[in-house]
Amino acid sequence: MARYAQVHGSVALITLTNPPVNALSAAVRHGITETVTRALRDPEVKSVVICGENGVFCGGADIREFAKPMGGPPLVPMIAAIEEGDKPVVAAIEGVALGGGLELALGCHYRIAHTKALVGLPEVTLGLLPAAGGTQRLPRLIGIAPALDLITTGRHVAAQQALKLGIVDQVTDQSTVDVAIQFAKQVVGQPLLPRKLSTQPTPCPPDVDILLEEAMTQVKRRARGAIAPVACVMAVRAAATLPYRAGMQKEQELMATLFRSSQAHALQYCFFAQRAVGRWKLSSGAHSGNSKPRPVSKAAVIGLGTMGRGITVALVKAGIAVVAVETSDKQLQMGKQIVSEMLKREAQKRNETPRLDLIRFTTSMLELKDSDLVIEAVFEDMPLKKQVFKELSSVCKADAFLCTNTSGLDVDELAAVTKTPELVVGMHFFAPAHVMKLLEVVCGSRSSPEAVATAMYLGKRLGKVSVAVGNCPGFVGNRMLRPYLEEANFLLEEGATPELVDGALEEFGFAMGVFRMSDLSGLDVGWRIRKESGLTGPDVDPSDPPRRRQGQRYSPLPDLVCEQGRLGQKNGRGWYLYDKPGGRVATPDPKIHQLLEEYRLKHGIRPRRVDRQEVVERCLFALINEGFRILDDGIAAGPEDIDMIYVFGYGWPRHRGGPMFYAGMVGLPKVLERLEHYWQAHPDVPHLEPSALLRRLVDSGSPPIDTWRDFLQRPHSQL
Ligand SMILES: CCCCCCCCCCCCC/C=C/C(=O)SCCNC(=O)CCNC(=O)[C@H](O)C(C)(C)COP(=O)(O)OP(=O)(O)OC[C@H]1O[C@@H](n2cnc3c(N)ncnc32)[C@H](O)[C@@H]1OP(=O)(O)O
Repeated sequence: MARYAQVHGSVALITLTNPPVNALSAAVRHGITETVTRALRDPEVKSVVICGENGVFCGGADIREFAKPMGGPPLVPMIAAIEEGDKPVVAAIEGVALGGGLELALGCHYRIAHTKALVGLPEVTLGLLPAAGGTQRLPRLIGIAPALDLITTGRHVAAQQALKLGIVDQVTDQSTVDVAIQFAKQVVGQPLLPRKLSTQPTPCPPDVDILLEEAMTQVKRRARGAIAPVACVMAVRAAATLPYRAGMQKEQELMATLFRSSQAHALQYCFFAQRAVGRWKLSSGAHSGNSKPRPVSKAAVIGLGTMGRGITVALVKAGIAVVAVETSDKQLQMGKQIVSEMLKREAQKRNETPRLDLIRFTTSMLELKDSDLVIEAVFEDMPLKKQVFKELSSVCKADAFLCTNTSGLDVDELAAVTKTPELVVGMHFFAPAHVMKLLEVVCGSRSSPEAVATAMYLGKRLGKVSVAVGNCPGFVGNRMLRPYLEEANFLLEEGATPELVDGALEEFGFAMGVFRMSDLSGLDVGWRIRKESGLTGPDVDPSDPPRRRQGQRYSPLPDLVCEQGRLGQKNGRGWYLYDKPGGRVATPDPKIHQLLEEYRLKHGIRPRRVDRQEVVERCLFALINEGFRILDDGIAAGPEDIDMIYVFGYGWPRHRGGPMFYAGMVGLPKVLERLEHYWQAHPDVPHLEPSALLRRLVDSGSPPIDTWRDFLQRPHSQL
């Protein structure tokens, strides 16, 4: 796990060998300890170079080991032995030096990086802190402020930036190992003490206390309840205020708390779940391992509304040529102008030239004849989409993939109007499409493995987390959203206010509560869907009581709000009042409180006190319950898929792992008991009836989440 060689006579070359990222498993730590001891003892060896096999220095501690009892040599003394040695040790950083990998490099006396290398301390994203001395050595090397930035965000830094910050001593575009070997030979005999970071004072500005306090306030505001970023600030404070040894003690204490926390488990689960969802599988037996994507060099986008514009920008950012189609010149010009501005802003951020040359704007569908893949992003209306798909089927080349960005309509119905239903697949982007990381790839019953593979791979090229889902109304994300929204409305009827509900959900960790989120999306979106489904408007069955529709409880509150012309943030009034149309500053609106009071009076509802716990349980357990149904229906392959959809598309706090992971954390018997309790109280709300899968899991002793797939009964599975 660590190879030893003596090169150029006097240099010991230690190579970490643990593919794919040379993670510091017990065996690798053992290998490093042994080879470093050998090098330090060998009188012929004057200096040492540590590198990683296959162009990767080291991806950090082996995250899989965190779930098991720890064995093998611990990292802290291993790194201390390197630093304390009397021979210069040079880290040759290719690929990445992340987490424990960078901490290992910080224990070396010099660091040489390849121009394409990335370094960083991403432990915070796993619910941890850099506990192999990273919180103590990095501030000593680069100062408090930049160290705080890197440690609390976990962001990766490119080699040139690392050089500017002083993290590495040299950057090269030659063979890093060769350069490091030459370097190691040159520094023999030079004083080593100044290079031993643990012996150095931490450079502190005079206002270090204020700096740390401000960092703590900022981190707490951004963390949304996550504890690791806060612990990171505390550890860096120790580097600023305590001697090295005491600082290390503090680092270990903080790590011990984080290491055992449910947040760390949740974040580490997310790390692996994010990677697992890329490995999709269909009920036909096709899967990511046996289905090849087809290359997409020319794409097309139909419709330059909000979604179409975002999708166009996302494609161009990935270097893909796009034909962007609108129906009229006026719409086209407007779309063109906005897309151009978006691209310029994006390019400015990355210090690049905007690739406007990659887009061809047109009103003619005939220009799609060369496109490899078309993404339809017109208004969410089935007859309109069918018309577009019919036309696409006649103008596009015979093997073009035809994708729809529908957020919930039937992909099979669209496929049925084309000549090539096997090439039709859903690509459900989330607004803003050039920013949001989630892509639901909707597999229709006739979608070919190649179509699914191509859409999944295209998502990856666009920097998205692509999740394959089955075809049903709302797919996974929006289908689960419905009970969540409905419970929030019912809570308003019963006595809550929008700010109480949102406050509870934001305290849980959502960036935005349900009503602020609805205001942001536009209240008319749901209103139109409810009208189309006959839940409100002229098509309502007149025999339905006012708060019942289609045999179940219904809250007409959101319809009333829309009828008052309150459409959300865009016109400055929704569930909240905004500073201006399109403004972001939301304040509770007495008119909404009045509307709620009058509504309750009219319907004879005696308001009661709703507490935050009830908000969280009713909204989230209803959503989770639907998640269990989705699993049993074969619309999502596993709980990880649902969790990643919610983390990347719906603002679910990552440190709570996603809804299904959270259910496991809370305890499935408790979720079941609370759902039963609420269902008894509200028997006219079917989504509160505990799902069959939840009952089966509880009956089976609530097994761990990674075994839930064994309990699925999927007679009609689509995945
Ligand atoms: C009881 C009290 C005890 C208290 C104290 C105990 C303390 C003990 C621990 C001390 C720890 C000290 C502190 C150090 C902590 C760490 O180092 S944590 C790890 C930090 N590193 C990271 O977060 C990096 C994670 N990896 C990545 O970001 C990326 O993988 C990459 C390196 C940038 C490569 O990306 P890419 O090329 O896109 O490949 P991937 O698909 O992401 O990965 C390929 C496969 O490798 C697996 N993998 C990657 N990194 C690790 C890792 N560090 N450990 C284990 N496995 C890793 C990844 O999962 C992929 O495999 P599959 O999932 O099978 O696809």
